[in-house]
Amino acid sequence: MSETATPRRTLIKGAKILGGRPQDVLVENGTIAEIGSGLPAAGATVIEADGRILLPGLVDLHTHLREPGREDSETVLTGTRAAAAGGYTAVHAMANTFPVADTAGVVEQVWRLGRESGYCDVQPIGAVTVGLGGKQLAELGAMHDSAAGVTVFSDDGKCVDDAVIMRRALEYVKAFDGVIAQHAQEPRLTEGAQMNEGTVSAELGLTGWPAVAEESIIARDILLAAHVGSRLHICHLSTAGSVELVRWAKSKGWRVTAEVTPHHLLLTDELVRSYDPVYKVNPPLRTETDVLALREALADGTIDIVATDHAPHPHEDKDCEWGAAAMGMIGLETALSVVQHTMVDTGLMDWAKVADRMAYAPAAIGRLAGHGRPVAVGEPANLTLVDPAYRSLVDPAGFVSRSRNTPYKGRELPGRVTHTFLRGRATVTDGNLT
Ligand SMILES: NC(=O)N[C@@H](CC(=O)O)C(=O)O
Repeated sequence: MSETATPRRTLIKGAKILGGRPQDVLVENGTIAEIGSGLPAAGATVIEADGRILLPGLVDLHTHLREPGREDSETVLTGTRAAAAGGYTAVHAMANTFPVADTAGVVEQVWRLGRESGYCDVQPIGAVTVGLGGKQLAELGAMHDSAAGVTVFSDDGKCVDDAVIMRRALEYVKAFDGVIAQHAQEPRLTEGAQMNEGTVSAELGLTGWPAVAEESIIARDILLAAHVGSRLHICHLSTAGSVELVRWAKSKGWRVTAEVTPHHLLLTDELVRSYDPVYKVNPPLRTETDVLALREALADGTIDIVATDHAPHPHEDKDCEWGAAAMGMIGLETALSVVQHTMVDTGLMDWAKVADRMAYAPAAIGRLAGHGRPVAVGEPANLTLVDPAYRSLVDPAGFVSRSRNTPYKGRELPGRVTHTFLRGRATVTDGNLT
């Protein structure tokens, strides 16, 4: 991205900022220079928005980029391209790589690869414990002080199940306003678990994953965070009971935030009847009651953000029998469409709330500078232009992620990201990566 002597100008004409009335937005040298009507197009690349929705560039707090170690499923480059295609300008990269991102060296490597990709900013997440082993705290301070400036720590994929380790981690990051993002899964209650514990698991004879395995850890960690006065973020909430616990923590004024994935806003465990491992995910797909509670909680702010938990896997790890398949589904390229479908088209949220749950709030939780900023003069031009009227059947062949494990194949979803701008530079134009 070289700066040139002549100013780089883009004029986005007639865009509905956060769904408001159509306006022109002039972007100059990476910054929003002017907002108004009838702005002059001289010397600018003009984009006719035709009433499409202009949002702040989306920010994901939970992406698995797989590099280093599992470049067969995703790399920082392919993952950031998928992110840009989905309207994201920044992603937080989870630590469950090989080697694990538990040292300053590894997080700096991921951070550097992100800078080189040019499609999307990458903010590494550091592991809480060495090797995600749950026994010994990783070098949290060194990762924070490194060039990567890590503020979010998570053993995601594994739960920090030892209460003393969790307490120490919360205490440690408090010194630099960090946050522990917990993957809430009580290990003993989920040994061999294959899907949500309930009617469907009983009928199918698959080992169940009870809601209480998630909720018991959340309850414990809320109390620990309150005791320590530190910041706790709860990854991928999946049950109605988890929502109640977070609501209670917030009513107490405790520093607890939570995320929900697009797939937990739409899909239920009924899909497991197909035995298609594309629906195998951690935490598992739950029931209709849970889905409706999660939607309501996202709308009323009990759940702060949507996070993709984009979990790419190569086909040999997914196209096999249910029991042997890896858990996880990709999500970066479909997240906004699923949110439009489940939250906007249902009348539960407007586009301003989408901007909050998918850009402002995730950037705030991650303390990420330059992202999740209002669409306003003087702000960095990290922007996403969406056509909400577009309808299409999801076709994984068109995806830019290296993996294809989407649960939405063949499903009709609304909306399409037509343009993404990273500091004023188009990473996506007319729906195609640039
Ligand atoms: N969400 C998933 O189903 N999978 C995640 C890790 C995890 O949370 O198990 C992955 O890294 O594949």
